[in-house]
Amino acid sequence: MCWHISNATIHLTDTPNQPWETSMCLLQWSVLDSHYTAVQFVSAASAFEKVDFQKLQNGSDIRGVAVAGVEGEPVSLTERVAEAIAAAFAAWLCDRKKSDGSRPLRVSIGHDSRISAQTLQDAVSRGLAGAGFDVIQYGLASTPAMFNSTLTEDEDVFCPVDGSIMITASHLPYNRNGLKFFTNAGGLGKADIKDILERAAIIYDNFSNDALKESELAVSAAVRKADYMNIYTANLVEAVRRAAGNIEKPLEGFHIVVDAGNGAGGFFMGKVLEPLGAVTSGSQFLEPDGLFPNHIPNPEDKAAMRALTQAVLENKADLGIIFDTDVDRSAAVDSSGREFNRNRLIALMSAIVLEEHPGTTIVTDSVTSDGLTAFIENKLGGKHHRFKRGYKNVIDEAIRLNFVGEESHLAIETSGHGALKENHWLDDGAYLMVKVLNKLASARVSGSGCGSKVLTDMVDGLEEAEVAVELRLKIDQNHADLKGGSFRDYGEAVLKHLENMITSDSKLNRAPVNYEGVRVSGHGGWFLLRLSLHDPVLPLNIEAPSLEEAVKLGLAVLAAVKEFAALDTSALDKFVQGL
Ligand SMILES: O=P(O)(O)OC[C@H]1O[C@H](O)[C@H](O)[C@@H](O)[C@@H]1O
Repeated sequence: MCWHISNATIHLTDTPNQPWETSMCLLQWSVLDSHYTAVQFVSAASAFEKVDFQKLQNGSDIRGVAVAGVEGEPVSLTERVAEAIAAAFAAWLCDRKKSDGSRPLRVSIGHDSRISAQTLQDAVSRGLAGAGFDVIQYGLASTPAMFNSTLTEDEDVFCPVDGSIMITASHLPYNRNGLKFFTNAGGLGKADIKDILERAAIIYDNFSNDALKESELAVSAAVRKADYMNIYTANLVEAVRRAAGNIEKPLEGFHIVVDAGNGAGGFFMGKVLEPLGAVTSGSQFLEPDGLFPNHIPNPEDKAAMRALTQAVLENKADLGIIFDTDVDRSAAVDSSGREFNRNRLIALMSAIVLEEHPGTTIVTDSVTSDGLTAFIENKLGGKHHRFKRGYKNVIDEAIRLNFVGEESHLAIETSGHGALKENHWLDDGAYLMVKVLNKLASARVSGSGCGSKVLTDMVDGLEEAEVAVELRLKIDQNHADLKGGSFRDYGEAVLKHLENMITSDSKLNRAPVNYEGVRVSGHGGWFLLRLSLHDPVLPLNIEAPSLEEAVKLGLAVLAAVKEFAALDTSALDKFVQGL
């Protein structure tokens, strides 16, 4: 918090010859000391509006509303809130990392194209600088690049940094923003975020105008700028060249279009594809624009995929590549307009990874299809471990499997998030596409194929359902039926009831192994009803060989959930009525 931070600053100024290590210890002591003081005086009136920090937690991220103007969505991620959270991250980091004595701890900051990015970057910088940290601003960057900056050894760009913050709300609407945190051990988990938000609440409650002024002064001395994206993209280029046998331009002759959806992913065209020799004409929406005027940058979004497909077909390109706003999700389209997203992207990545690591386990999220399991296990000879939704969940599960002796090299979600063991389990949409490019380039070098047909052939044999839908059933948190309880408890009660009902239907079978929600097979297909990771919503996925059979599955769910008055089943009602 700022006033403890100013304590630390005084220590530093008073003791000019003191090594940084000692100073950082003082800072740490000061943080702890002030923590207790703050707890004692927590009832002291804050100079700023009251904020419920825990509400900003979104799984392993922080998310909030950063731009005013949308009805019913008041701003929750203000500058002061962001500054307090950054100061809290500094305190959290101090508890885990000690400076080597030669310099203060340092944290890199990057952001996506959102219109609130600059303001939040300034606020986060103040929070870190006020805590005595060095702040390295990378400007427009991708989330995976930020994690990478904790691993890179290059003093020219002040790396490795001790921690990293990405300012992004991924694919959410323009008025939102958020923060993701990394150390060299990876992205922070839920418990760490909770801890940081608890610290931030105390810091915020004790902000004073004088202390805020001091952190403003500290910023100019602490901030440095670096072009880290150059280093990160050079590594991607190098990876493709290496895979193709050290050829300078392994993509020469390939026509590849990029759709960045006006997010941060435009770099992929100029800094990755072009140095590798690809023709990139027809690439679109590369200019960062935080209002996302063309489509939401999200490979799960149908309009976004349509826009990319159209660009590929119009330009007669070999391949199309799309990213989400902060480039941790991606998808592709082949020259015939066939999409590589969702199950098909996982099938393609599994085929690539299983060629390199025969028999390995592929960890996926819970909404993957039965056809994908059959493809991975029967055609590719791998093992499919269908786990929970959430990129952090699948990555952590893959890491756990390796730890207990089960080899796994790929953790991937239908959302387009994916991480490879060979890439430090970094959740990186750009690296997924590099693996795809490697395949294109090496197939041509070896004479085993040209163009994107080599990719299309790799997913040959993947059985795909005629009908695949996701319906999101909202829980009204203010409904009397919740009886004052949480939407999670209510959702769990719905799931329990569904589970009981299913056992009495001879045409339906519960999945023998399932880690999330209720997954049932029947009528030639399957459904999964589960709680959303973050929202008061029960997402329902149904896949079936025909609409008729999908409706039968939908009706089974409807029969079980209709008595839950707080659950809005209108999307399901419409679906079963064929509307
Ligand atoms: O549970 P849902 O509401 O479908 O959201 C699930 C999604 O939440 C976030 O966006 C995570 O970053 C994704 O990894 C996850 O797939």
